[in-house]
Amino acid sequence: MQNITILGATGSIGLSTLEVMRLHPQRFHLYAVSGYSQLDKLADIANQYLPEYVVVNTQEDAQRLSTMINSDCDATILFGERALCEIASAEQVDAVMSAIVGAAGLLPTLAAVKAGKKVLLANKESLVMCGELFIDAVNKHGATLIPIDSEHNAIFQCLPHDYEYAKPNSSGISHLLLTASGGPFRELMPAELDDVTPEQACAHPNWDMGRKISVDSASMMNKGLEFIEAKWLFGVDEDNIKVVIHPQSTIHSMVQYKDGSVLAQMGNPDMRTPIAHALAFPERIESGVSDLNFFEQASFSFESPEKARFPNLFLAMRASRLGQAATTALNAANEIAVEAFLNEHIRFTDIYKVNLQVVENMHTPTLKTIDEIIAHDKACRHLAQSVCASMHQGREK
Ligand SMILES: NC(=O)C1=CN([C@@H]2O[C@H](COP(=O)(O)OP(=O)(O)OC[C@H]3O[C@@H](n4cnc5c(N)ncnc54)[C@H](OP(=O)(O)O)[C@@H]3O)[C@@H](O)[C@H]2O)C=CC1
Ligand SMILES: CC(=O)[C@@H](O)[C@H](O)COP(=O)(O)O
Ligand SMILES: [Mn+2]
Repeated sequence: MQNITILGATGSIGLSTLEVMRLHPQRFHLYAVSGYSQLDKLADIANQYLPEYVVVNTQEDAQRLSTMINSDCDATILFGERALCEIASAEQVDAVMSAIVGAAGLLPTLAAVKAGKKVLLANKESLVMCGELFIDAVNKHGATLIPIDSEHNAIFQCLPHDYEYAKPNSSGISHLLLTASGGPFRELMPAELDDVTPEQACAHPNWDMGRKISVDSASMMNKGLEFIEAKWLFGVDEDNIKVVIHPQSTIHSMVQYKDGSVLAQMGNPDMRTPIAHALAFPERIESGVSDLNFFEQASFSFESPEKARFPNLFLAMRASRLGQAATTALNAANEIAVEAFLNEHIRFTDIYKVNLQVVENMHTPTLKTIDEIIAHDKACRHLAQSVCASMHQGREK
């Protein structure tokens, strides 16, 4: 029996994880969960799965939640970031699903890493914010890192079993091929993007996801973040990663070898597949996802991403080459800009303008510690907020 902590249990990845776990009650026990704003959902999870610990944001939330939990659930309710770190690192925990969205997931995920846990990483922002320190901590503390992001999980499945971190060439690898759907706006002209709404941006053609990552997919910043994520997860250079648009999202990513072979991982677009793979690794278990039907699959098509349509992707690739301060800045700016877009304070096309301005102004410092990363993240958010505020004021006039 594996004891599992789910950070971000009320979100899209968290709920899919619970669905997979429910299929295997003899294998997985829910030790602890966290939520943030959706207390009703969190109470339902606690009442159904009876975890030992539930973590919320504030003391008031903890009090409210305690009134919503049934008497047969005797979970201890905790609150705040320190409690998130505790449920991620507790001795009883075997594996941690890191599924909080954004920078808020960094410290709890690092706590799991430092406790040497099996870490199932959905929170890609952690690696964008502090890739080198994160991977150093994984190696130093003997943690096991398994990617949940569908592309990275696919690449993980296509790499040789004895793949040595940062040695793609000695494994005969030519490059990694990250597939991208192109999102809901793939066929729009750049000029048509000015007036798209948050609802349109969140309507992903293939995947059902949280709102922040959905907007990132629409702007292709998601692929930019994934480019940086791949660099750190697999220890490859930027030159060894290519992005290919594959609108059907059936091939989740590929590894191209020097001998001309290409290994791909395919399946219906449903996150329960990578989640089941990671939970049971190296075994294979039922995920609840239906078989891919090749006779109903209309086609597999591929396109090259255009810079004019998807400038965020190319900005992320540039930030990756600039180094840690640039990718921390990009992530911070993007989180602020996406939130401002979702609140209808800025336009969809402004997201790139905010990101560019923050990266250009904030890419120089050398960041050697987590405290320095967090201070830089904060300064970049401050700048992004003031850029968004002046854009908002400009729109109001
Ligand atoms: N959804 C997907 O298919 C995929 C997601 N990912 C990555 O996984 C992560 C989660 O994505 P997704 O599940 O879609 O996102 P959701 O928005 O659906 O869920 C986010 C989770 O984080 C919690 N949360 C939000 N803000 C905070 C905060 N400040 N502190 C603590 N907890 C917080 C939410 O709680 P509450 O809901 O209670 O407010 C919720 O449980 C992201 O990093 C995303 O990039 C990667 C690949 C695929
Ligand atoms: C399911 C998943 O992993 C998402 O990150 C997905 O990749 C989004 O799709 P695109 O970013 O390719 O549109
Ligand atoms: Mn992905």
